[in-house]
Amino acid sequence: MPAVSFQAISKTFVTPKGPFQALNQVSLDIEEGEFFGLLGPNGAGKTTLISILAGLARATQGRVLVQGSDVQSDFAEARRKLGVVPQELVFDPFFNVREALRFQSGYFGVKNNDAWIDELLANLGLADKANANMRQLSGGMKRRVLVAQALVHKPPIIVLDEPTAGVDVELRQTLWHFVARLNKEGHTVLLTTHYLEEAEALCGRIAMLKAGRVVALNRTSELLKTASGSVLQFKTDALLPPSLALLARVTGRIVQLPAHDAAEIENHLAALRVAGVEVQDMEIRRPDLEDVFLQVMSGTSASNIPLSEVAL
Ligand SMILES: Nc1ncnc2c1ncn2[C@@H]1O[C@H](COP(=O)(O)OP(=O)(O)OP(=O)(O)O)[C@@H](O)[C@H]1O
Repeated sequence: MPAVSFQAISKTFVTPKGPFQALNQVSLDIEEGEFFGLLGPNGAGKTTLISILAGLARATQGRVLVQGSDVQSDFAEARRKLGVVPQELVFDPFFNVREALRFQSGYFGVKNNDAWIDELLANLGLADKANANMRQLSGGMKRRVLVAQALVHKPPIIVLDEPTAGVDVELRQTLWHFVARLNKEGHTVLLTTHYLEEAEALCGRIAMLKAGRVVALNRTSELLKTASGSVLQFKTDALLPPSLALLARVTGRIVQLPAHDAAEIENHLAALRVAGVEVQDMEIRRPDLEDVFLQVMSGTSASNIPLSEVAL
């Protein structure tokens, strides 16, 4: 039985401008013990899908099963199996950290949970904040508490909706270390993130959503194989000639140019030379998940066809 089964999920919002379809026939199964990534650009429908999974929104069509429990008709049972770390910081300002965790634990009917609460605090770098009031915590510390709250009832399935958006490197490392350990111990993890290098490093399998549809679904290693060609990467302070600027991914001084083959790399280099662009730290590398993502989103990836569920 899959840990999570999304079965033909569609969601239409009623807006002042008329109906808007945020999800269109999304079907995918996440198996027990997987570390699964849900990727997509802003507005693709990731949070909507997770809200439906968590019982916070209703699907217009289709159903979601959590270890066989329907999130609508068997809400309490399905919810107990999930630990959801929401994107937004929501918390009760009157509790201290330990009280907030005890309260959440009680909500799920788990009593005498202090040993696990202490372990959570220690693993999330919150041990010295146990008695701090929630109001006194920085944004990053509050996010750590949200993670601890989601895990306090030891759910078999952990759902992380952009948990590292805007958080510092230390928390990211602490969080990934801990979540990876929980995954090794058997917890299923569903992660949405815009940090594709995190998804590439952590997720065994990935689904990509675009405008409410699943447009790629495969093992991460298979997705990486679908990216064609190589990437010419270098640093420069100069402006690129227009022919290259159209193709390039530019992050600060770093320029990345996709190339199908060696001849195209030669063409890129010639265009740079003719334009008098001085480059540093040049390398030719294999495409990474970000390249695959961009190819999938632009409809030029081989991973789009055929779209098939890959067995574990
Ligand atoms: N309550 C709502 N009413 C109307 N439209 C909504 C509502 N909630 C979400 N949407 C729309 O549904 C689409 C999907 O939104 P969603 O938040 O699921 O995207 P996302 O993939 O999580 O994006 P992001 O990466 O920005 O978090 C968006 O176009 C959004 O504007």
